[in-house]
Amino acid sequence: MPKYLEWKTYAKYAKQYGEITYLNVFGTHLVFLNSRRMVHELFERRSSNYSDRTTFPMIVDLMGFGWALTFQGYGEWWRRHRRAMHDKFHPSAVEAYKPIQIKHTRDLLRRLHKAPEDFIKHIRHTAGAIIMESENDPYILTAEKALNAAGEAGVPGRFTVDMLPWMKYIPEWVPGASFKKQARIWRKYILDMADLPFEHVKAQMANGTAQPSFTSTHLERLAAAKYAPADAEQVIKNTAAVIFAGGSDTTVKTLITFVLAMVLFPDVQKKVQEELDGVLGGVRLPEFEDMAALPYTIATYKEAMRWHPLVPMGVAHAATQDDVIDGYFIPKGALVFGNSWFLLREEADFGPDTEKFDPGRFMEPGRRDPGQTGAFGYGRRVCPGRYMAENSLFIAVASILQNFDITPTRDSSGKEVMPEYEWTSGFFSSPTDYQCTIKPRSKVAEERILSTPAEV
Ligand code: HEM
Repeated sequence: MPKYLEWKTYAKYAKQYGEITYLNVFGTHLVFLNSRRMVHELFERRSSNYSDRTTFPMIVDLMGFGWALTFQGYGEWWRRHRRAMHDKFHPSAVEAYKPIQIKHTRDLLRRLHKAPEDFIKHIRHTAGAIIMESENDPYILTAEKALNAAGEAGVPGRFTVDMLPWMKYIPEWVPGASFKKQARIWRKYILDMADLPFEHVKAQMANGTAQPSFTSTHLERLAAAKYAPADAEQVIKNTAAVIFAGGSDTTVKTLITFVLAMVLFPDVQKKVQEELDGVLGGVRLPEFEDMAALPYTIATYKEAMRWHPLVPMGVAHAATQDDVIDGYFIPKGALVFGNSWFLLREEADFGPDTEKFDPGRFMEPGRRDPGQTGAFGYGRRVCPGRYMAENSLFIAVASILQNFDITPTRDSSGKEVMPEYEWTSGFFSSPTDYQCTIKPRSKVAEERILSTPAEV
């Protein structure tokens, strides 16, 4: 089983074997769906059978990530978490976040102007601030560590304990059980990620300084309820944490991919800037109301999601019962993956030359939306944060490119140095840290950035 850049191997299998591929790893059945037809049939039409998750001995039992609805089995406990999240993240609910997204994106412009070399840090800060509406960088760092750990541990086959669950009982000191020590270290980040922000909001509520937030509104509602299940507070804490987890690193990594694409594909950058200048007249900063007039800008963030999807192999769904599709038997408990990376490169859906970063492909009729082709996952488990995420991506791309040029760095002789990076392996994939130059496009852009209110 591939442990690095695994989606490349699975794409090769897809080309070799067709719409469905199967691997048996120590008795674990892994099924890869390599066509839109297959994905639709299993994840949408037969969704009641393909919405479960596997047990995750490493991530859940040893590392303690069971609080995240992402890893919960299909059932009432998952449904309660999903409902709590949906309540605040359905398409009309996310309208409420737009002023916050605008406010923190404008702050991002100022940060980029002040210390452009720290662009990754600034993007991370902004995404975290949008989610938390706060400056709580320690929590963002904890979340980052926890998610990196989950990303590493989530690769199918990375840890043998996922294939041989009895191994979780091996004591840490036994030679070959170093995964137990690793899990113990990671467990602390993962539990802190849920506990610390929740305790912080509760403390603020107790001393009357809490801002309205997911946690505070749900806790207030709970306090006022005549009846609530004993574990209702647990659901609020878990859901708040998963929102933080989902929101603090996913958008960040997609934006880091976008910035890289701008360095590598300068013609795209110019086209977005022309569109933005035409609509905004160089006078004001972008607003969400401009979206309808900025199709190429929208196409650019969508292309970032397609060109290198954040979750290249999706998150595996598990089959609840035995099933048969086109004569292929899928056993109960099989882990079923939508082969997103491969599907997002299908020329029938996205036009020619799908290795190239080309938002122009979405300007042609009949092109698929990456968000509905695997970039946000599938069926009943599809990403519940997707509406908010797309808004964050749009406003960041529009605001950054209206005001900055993103170019390669230069060496001492003035020659351009292309960024050095690799794609990270694991459940999440994004470029490793790289360098580029981010400079205001003009004096006017600089004044525009600096003249927006300094306080956010
Ligand atoms: C560009 C940003 C994002 C991308 C590319 C993304 C992608 C994904 C993918 C591929 C899945 C797996 C779906 C499946 O199992 O089929 C997922 C699940 C999930 N995402 Fe996102 N996501 C993003 C942003 C967010 C945000 C902002 C939040 C929270 C505010 C969030 C919260 C979640 C949660 C809670 C799940 C688990 C759903 C479940 O298991 O039922 N995501 N996301």
